[in-house]
Amino acid sequence: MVAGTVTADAVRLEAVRKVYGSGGGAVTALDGVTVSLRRGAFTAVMGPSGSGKSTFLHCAAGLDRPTSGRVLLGDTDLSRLKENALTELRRQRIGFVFQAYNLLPSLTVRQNITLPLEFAGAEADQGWLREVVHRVGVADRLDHRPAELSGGQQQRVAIARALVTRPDVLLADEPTGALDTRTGGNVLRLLRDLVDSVGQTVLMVTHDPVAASHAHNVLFLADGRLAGELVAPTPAQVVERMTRLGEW
Ligand SMILES: Nc1ncnc2c1ncn2[C@@H]1O[C@H](COP(=O)(O)OP(=O)(O)OP(=O)(O)O)[C@@H](O)[C@H]1O
Repeated sequence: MVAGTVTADAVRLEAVRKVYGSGGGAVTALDGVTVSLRRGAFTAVMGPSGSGKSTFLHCAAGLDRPTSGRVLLGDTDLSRLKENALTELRRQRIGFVFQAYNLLPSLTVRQNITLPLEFAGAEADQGWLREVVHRVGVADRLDHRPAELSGGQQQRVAIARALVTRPDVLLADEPTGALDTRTGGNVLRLLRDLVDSVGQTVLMVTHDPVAASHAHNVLFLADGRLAGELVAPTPAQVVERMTRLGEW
């Protein structure tokens, strides 16, 4: 590659294998996965229970090191980074959203959102902060505590917190798992809107075909291997693929 060019891929996994344990008890969670996530794409990962979805997300996030193969975040090869550098990279370049919102109850919404900047010792970009709180729809709740918000609003705060550092990729693990259908739908439309309007790259693990249908494409995992992909998925198509994979 020419020096100074930026790859079109936000994240790339190359022949990633992840084996937990050793000897007779070894479990191959990922078995040679090669996949690229384009910048500005919204990708969902689905697959039967135990197919390797969480392991995929953890490897992409640098939370778990592959047994072999490599993971690239933009041009950065995560396998070459020592633990401290990896922690720093996660703080600055990756945003996380989980099923449990993980907000700190004693802090206000504003303080929760800017926490990653505190950790990074960085100043808030006030213009971006305003845009983020406006987009996620919590601008009028900034001085509230999380307990004073609904579940959907708390997840919106968690999304704002994940976006505040302008991460290269936002990784979401069942982000609507704790929400009712309507509220979950709002959160998913918000994620899609962030992708379409500000070009945020999003990778989301989900069990829910409707959730997956908000993504540009769905990757299917089975037994630690890539088992297909759907572009512009409908819930019915996702259900059909999952049925073929033996999940339902
Ligand atoms: N820390 C670990 N130690 C040992 N085995 C593990 C570990 N983490 C995951 N595994 C195994 O690796 C395989 C893939 O697990 P993973 O959690 O990635 O699957 P998943 O698709 O996310 O499953 P689910 O949908 O049930 O959450 C499973 O067989 C699991 O038991």
